[in-house]
Amino acid sequence: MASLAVHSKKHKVCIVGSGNWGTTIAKVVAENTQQHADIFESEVQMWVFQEQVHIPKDNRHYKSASDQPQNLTEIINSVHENVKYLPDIPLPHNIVANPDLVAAVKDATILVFNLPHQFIAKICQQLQGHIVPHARGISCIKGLAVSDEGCELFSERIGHELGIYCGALSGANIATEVAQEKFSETTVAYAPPEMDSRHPTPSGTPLPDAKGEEIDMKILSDGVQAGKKKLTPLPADYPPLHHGNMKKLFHRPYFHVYLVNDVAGVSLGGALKNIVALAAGFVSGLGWGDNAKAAVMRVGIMEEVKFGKMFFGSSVKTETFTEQSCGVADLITSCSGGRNFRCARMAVEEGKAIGVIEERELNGQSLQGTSTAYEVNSFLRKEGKEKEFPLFTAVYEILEGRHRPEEIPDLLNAGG
Ligand SMILES: NC(=O)C1=CN([C@@H]2O[C@H](COP(=O)(O)OP(=O)(O)OC[C@H]3O[C@@H](n4cnc5c(N)ncnc54)[C@H](O)[C@@H]3O)[C@@H](O)[C@H]2O)C=CC1
Ligand SMILES: O=C(CO)COP(=O)(O)O
Repeated sequence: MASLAVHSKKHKVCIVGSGNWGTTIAKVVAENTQQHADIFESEVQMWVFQEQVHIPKDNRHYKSASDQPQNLTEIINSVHENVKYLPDIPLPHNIVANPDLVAAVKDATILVFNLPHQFIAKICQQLQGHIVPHARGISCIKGLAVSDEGCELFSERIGHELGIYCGALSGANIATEVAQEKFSETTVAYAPPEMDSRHPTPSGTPLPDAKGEEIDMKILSDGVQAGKKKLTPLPADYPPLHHGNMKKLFHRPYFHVYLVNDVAGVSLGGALKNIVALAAGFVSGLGWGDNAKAAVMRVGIMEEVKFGKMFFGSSVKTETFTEQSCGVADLITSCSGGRNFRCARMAVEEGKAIGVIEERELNGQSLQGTSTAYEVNSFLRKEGKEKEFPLFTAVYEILEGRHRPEEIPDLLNAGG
């Protein structure tokens, strides 16, 4: 039985980030906020890290473009295209690019975090005290938050810093393909607090009423979001945020969404495959062919699952890696056409540092695998577990210049 409740308020969505994937997700979400006008406000704010951009001479909107650079936000809002990070993709007109982070998140009840992982700590600092207390988050970030205190998922880090519940979206999603509306799948992990699902779920299972009080996040999400801060219930005048409504925010005919509760598994698949994609690029750059690539992918997925079970406990499910888009499917697409793979391959082919290739090839986009390889290594070293993850360790050693890509078979064999 579907809910008949009428809600006086709608969810307002802000996308925090506007790179290649950030802009693509803004497009997906903005299409859905128009389609589901009973749940979401149509306008989608997209926070943009402001920069001055030259409009490409051949841009269809600017046949007589001046040579003067312009603010990226003004370009996006006037031509409805992110000419720097997602060129040639028309954006829905209900996306509003905003260079002011605090203004962009004002009154937003759903915050979608989508930016390179190295910037998130600063963003969270800037957001503290400026978001509505009952906001909910989704992290599309593929990376891990490693600090002296250990290794956290970005959904956890965001949740702790901002005192909100945050889930994760990750999948086999090369951004440009999604933006071009070529079919793909993704996984959304959202273990909503019971108080957010006050009404019968789409399957008809009634859930408990909101208690109208603050509840410790620790109780609410299977240990994934254990934290000191309290979670503020979603007021009853908003539509509930259960799996059904979360799906309506992201699912498109060309972008199929599967919802699960394993936030850690979904986040780890996205973060750790970037290290594996570097290894795949290294062996590909040597001209070693598909068998070599398949071998590092096989070891890579095993290390992903092992890392999850070892450091994130029993809430991490093996099937998240083997059955969902965020696991093996993302590994396959990333090791075929991802930026980490392509840059690592070119680095080996040309005998150059991967950072040089990144700078030359990506026009301001950012590789996540190199920093993740360093961060994961520093965590593993501290835990005394480097040897138990021979592929992750080999990638780090190669980036450091202590080993050569040719040594990958021996390095994997040394792991037993
Ligand atoms: N591009 C892709 O195909 C996919 C990317 N992802 C993940 O999504 C996340 C975001 O990636 P993309 O949107 O592709 O980013 P990107 O690689 O396009 O990075 C560029 C973005 O970083 C911003 N930036 C630069 N300096 C900054 C600063 N100091 N502070 C804040 N922002 C700054 C730029 O303004 C731009 O928006 C990453 O974790 C990535 O792994 C996930 C799926 C697909
Ligand atoms: O995550 C991705 C595809 O799912 C994109 O990977 P790259 O960052 O290596 O391009």
